[in-house]
Amino acid sequence: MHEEPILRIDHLNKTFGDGCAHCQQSETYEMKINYCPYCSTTYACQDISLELYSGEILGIVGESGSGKSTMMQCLYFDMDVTSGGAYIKDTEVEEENLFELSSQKKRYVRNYKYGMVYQNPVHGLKMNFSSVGNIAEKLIAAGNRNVSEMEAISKRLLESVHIPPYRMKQEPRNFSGGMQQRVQIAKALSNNPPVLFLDEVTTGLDLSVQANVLDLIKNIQRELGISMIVVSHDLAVIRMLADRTVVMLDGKVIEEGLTDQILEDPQHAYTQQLVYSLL
Ligand SMILES: Nc1ncnc2c1ncn2[C@@H]1O[C@H](COP(=O)(O)OP(=O)(O)OP(=O)(O)O)[C@@H](O)[C@H]1O
Repeated sequence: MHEEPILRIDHLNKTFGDGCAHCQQSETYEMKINYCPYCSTTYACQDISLELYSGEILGIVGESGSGKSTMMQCLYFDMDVTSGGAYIKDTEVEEENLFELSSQKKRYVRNYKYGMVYQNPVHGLKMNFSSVGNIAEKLIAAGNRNVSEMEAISKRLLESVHIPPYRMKQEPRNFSGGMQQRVQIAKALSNNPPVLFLDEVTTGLDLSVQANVLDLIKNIQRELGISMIVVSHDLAVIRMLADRTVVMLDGKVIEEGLTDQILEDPQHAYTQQLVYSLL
C-alpha cells in the first residue's frame, strides 16, 4: 500500500519559551526531558519527522505532556511551529512547506484537505448551532452557498455517524459526550478531506461509548479510505485502530513501526512499559 506519503512531516519543532544558555545546549540533562528548569521553556515537539501514507491509520501514543496534541495543533495550523516543514500530496500546494503558506492557502488546506476531531468537542463544535448548522458552517467555509444542498449533505453525514433525524436540528450542547464526538466526526468529514486528525477522541467517554466511537472510526476508514492520524495516551485505542504506530516521549519520537510489531517486540524501555501495562 505504501508509495509516496500523502503527508510528510519534516523536522518539526515547537518550543514554548525563548530558551536560555542552559537548555540551548542540547545534550544537557534538562534536554533529556522537555522542560528547562532555568528558564521554564518547554520543548514540546523536538525534531519530529513522520510520514502518513494513503489509506492508513497512523497512531501516535505517548503519556500526557509528550507533545502529541501540540504536534496535531501545529499540523492543523491552530498554532505556529518554531521550525520544520510539512508537505501534502496535492496539486495546489505540492512541494510547498505548509507551515509557510499564505493564510489563504492555509485556509484551503484546512477546509479541503484536513478534518480535525478534538478531544474536547467544545473546540470543534459551535455548541449553540444545530448539528446541521455545524456542518453547514464547514461547507460554507469551503465556498458552498446552496442551502438545500448543504442541508442534504449535513443530514447524510449525520446519518452516517448514527445521529437520529429528530436530533439533527438540536444543539450539540444538549448531547451526550459520545454523540458530540460523532457530530464532530461528521463535521470533520464534510468536504471529503483526504486526511483526518483525531486527538484523544475517546478520552473521557465510558467504555461502551468508546467502543462505539472506535468502531465508527474504523468503519469510516474502511469505507472512505481516508488517511488518519490518531493520537491517544491509551495503547489499547491505538492497538484497535492503527496500522502503524509512533511512540512519543518528552516531545520526541522514540520508536515507530507496524502496530503489531511494536506490540510484539517493543524496543524502547518506555514502549515496553506501555505494552506490558496492556497485559
Ligand atoms: N500554550 C502552551 N504554553 C506553554 N506550554 C505548553 C502549551 N501547550 C502545551 N504546552 C506544554 O507542552 C508539552 C506538551 O503538551 P501536549 O499537550 O502537546 O502533550 P500531550 O502529549 O498532548 O498531552 P495531553 O494529552 O495531556 O494534552 C507539555 O509540557 C505542556 O505543558
